[in-house]
Parts: sequence; structure tokens; C-alpha cells
Amino acid sequence: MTGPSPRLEVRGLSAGYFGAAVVRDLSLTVGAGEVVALLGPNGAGKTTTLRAVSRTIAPMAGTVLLDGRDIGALRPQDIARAGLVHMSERRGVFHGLTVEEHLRLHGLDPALAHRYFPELEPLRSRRAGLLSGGEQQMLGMARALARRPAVLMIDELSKGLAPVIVERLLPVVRRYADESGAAVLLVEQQVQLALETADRGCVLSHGSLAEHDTAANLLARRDVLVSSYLGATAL
Ligand SMILES: Nc1ncnc2c1ncn2[C@@H]1O[C@H](COP(=O)(O)OP(=O)(O)OP(=O)(O)O)[C@@H](O)[C@H]1O
Repeated sequence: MTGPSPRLEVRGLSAGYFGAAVVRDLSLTVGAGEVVALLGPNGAGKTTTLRAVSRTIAPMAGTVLLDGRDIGALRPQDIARAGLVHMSERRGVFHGLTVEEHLRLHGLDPALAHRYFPELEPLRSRRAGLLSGGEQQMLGMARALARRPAVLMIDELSKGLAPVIVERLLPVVRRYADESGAAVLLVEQQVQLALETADRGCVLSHGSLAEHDTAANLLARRDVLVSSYLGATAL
């Protein structure tokens, strides 16, 4: 199954640690304006996949194409310049800097960030360390979106956050993809919320693709999802 022409194409990716592969021969695509949820139980290899795509770790095998261009030879900072932004679980927030300073780092335009998260405006002079977890996650996302990525990869937006905050953040991801035509690859443990946001879902199990379908079909096939998770409680 293919979506619109892929902005991100991963072919035969294998990656892991200390010579042992935890992701094996993984292929997936994300098209323009598409949100693809990368799902699977703890330890399935979701974070490792994102790290290998952004070359935070060196893949063992495989090719990653960004708008048709092989990014294998690029350094991580050049990959970011080419339009791929990887929001890791650490949120990229510096406790000693104010909200405003974050939104101006690297020449970003705060107005762009405020378009997506107007609630950050009254907090502009507050140090990030004094923000709530949800506000910090908004700040991390606002920075990522203000960079206008062509491909955005987000690792566990919901980590440590109340569902009501996740319900605020995920529609912004959807809106960004719709408005910008960016490709979004979303790793998320909140399966229901992720599939309500995404167009398609890929379920990883032990480092390999176990299921791949439209989000609507995956939501309707809960039995298949549950068996992919082998008793995980995220549903
Ligand atoms: N830095 C690391 N060094 C060694 N092994 C690691 C490292 N990071 C992850 N692993 C291992 O790789 C496997 C896949 O981990 P990964 O974090 O990619 O899974 P995940 O699907 O993102 O899980 P979770 O949902 O729990 O975050 C796990 O067995 C994990 O212990």
C-alpha cells in the first residue's frame, strides 16, 4: 500500500547497538501531508528506527531518502538542514533559557511558533525550567514546527503527560502536516489517539514490521492490534 509520493522513504533499514540489530530490514514511506504512526510494544525498536533515520546512530544497513535524495552520506547537522527534524523524547528544552529565547534560537521566528501555540505568548519571559511538562512539550514542538521541517519525526509526545495535553498537541501535528505538506512519522504509545491523528499505522514487533494498514482499518481491527502488542496495556 502506498500513499502520496513519499517525502520520506526508508528501505531495508537495520539498526541496533554494539553490533546487535534491534530493527531488521524495515521499509516504510511517508508521503506529503501524511501522518504515519509507528506503533508497537516497549522495546519493539521504534526509538531506534527514528535514531537510525536521523543518523543519531549509524544504521547497519538500508537507505533513507528525503524527497528522493539519499541522506546516507550527510552528517546529522546537514540532514537537519535538508529538512528532517527529529523531536526526541528529551524535548530539546533548556531549563535556563526563557520561552522567547528558545523561539529565537538558530534564527527561528517566534511568530511562527505562536501560530501553532498561542498559549506560549504570555509565557515568553518565563524560564523553561519553570514551565509545566505540557508547556515544555509545547515549547519543544513549537520550536520543531518553526523550523518548517519537510519531514518531522516525533518520539513519544505523550510521555509523562496527561491525556488532555496530548489531545491538544496531536491535532497540531495533524494541522502542520495538512497545511505544510510535510511528512510526519509519529512514535506513540497512546495507540488510540495516535491512530485518530494518523492516516496510516505501522506496527513494529521485535524490530520488524508486523502490521501496516490505514489508521481507520487498524482502529477497526483491534484484535490484530492487541495481538501485535501481546498483552500490552496501551490500548
Ligand atoms: N542506547 C542503547 N544501548 C543499547 N541498547 C539499547 C539502547 N537503546 C535501546 N536499546 C535496546 O534496543 C531495543 C529497542 O529499543 P527502542 O527504544 O528502540 O524500543 P521502543 O520500541 O522505542 O520502546 P519504548 O516504547 O519502550 O520506548 C530494546 O531492547 C532496548 O533495550
